[in-house]
Amino acid sequence: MSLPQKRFYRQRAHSNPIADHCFDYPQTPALMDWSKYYPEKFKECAESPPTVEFADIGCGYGGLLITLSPMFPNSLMIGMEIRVKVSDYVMDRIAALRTQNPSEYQNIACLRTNAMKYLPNYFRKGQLKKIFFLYPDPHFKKAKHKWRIVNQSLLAEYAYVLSEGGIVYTVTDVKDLHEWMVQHFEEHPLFSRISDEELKLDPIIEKLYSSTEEGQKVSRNNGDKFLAVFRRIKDPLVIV
Ligand SMILES: C[S@@+](CC[C@H](N)C(=O)[O-])C[C@H]1O[C@@H](n2cnc3c(N)ncnc32)[C@H](O)[C@@H]1O
Repeated sequence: MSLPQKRFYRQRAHSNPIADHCFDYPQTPALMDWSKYYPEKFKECAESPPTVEFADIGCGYGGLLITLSPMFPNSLMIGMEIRVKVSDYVMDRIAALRTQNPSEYQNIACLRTNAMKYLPNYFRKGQLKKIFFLYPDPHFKKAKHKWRIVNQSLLAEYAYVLSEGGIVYTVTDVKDLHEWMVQHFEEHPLFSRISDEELKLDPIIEKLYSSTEEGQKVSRNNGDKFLAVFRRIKDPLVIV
C-alpha cells in the first residue's frame, strides 16, 4: 500500500464549526469502541485494554501524530479532524505506514469529528494526559471569535477530560490568537502556564514547530510561531 497523495484530499477550510453536526459519535465514552482504531495494541493488551491519552485537536494532515508515534510507543494518540477529506487522508496515511512498517504506527489513529461539540462523548473525566492545538483556525473577525477552538466554555471541557497534571500545548503564528489563548487559559482556575525554563526539559516542544503541515507552511513564509503551554492543575474547590 503506497502513501496517499495529499492533492487528492484537499478541502477548503471549514467555515462554521458550530453548524457542523456529526452523527456517529458515542453517547458516552463507555460506548466508544477504540479497538478498531488500534487493533494491534488491543490484541497485545487483551486483558487490560489501553486508553487514549493524547488528543491532537484539529490534527489537519496528521504530521504531529506521525512524529510523536515512535516517541511514545506505549501511548495511544488520536487526531480529531472536522474536514472529511482531510481526516480520510490521515486515516489512509496511517494505514499505509502500518502496512509498510507493521510493528510501527499502531498507537495513532484519526477520527472525523467536531471536537468543539463532542469531546466529552469520547473521553472520560481525567482520561487525557496531553491535548494539542497546533495552528488552530484564527477566525480573525470579532463576530467569528465564538468559533475559536479555545474559548471559556470549551476550556471547561478540556479541564474535564484532562488528568490533573495533564498538559495543553498551543502554537500559532497569529499574535492576536496567541494572546487570546494565553488570556483564556490564564484566567481559568484549572490551568496554569508552564514556564519557559520547565519547557526546556520537554522533548515534545521542538517537534511542535515543524512536524505539522501548517507549521511547515509558516516556516516557508518566514512567519512567527508563538508557543504557550499550560498544566491542568488541581481543583482548589475539591476537598479530599
Ligand atoms: C489551520 S489547520 C492546522 C492543522 C494542523 N494542526 C497543523 O498544524 O497542520 C486547523 C485544523 O483544525 C481543523 N478544525 C477546525 N475546527 C475543528 C473542530 N471543531 N473539530 C475538529 N477539527 C477542527 C480544521 O479542519 C483544520 O484542519
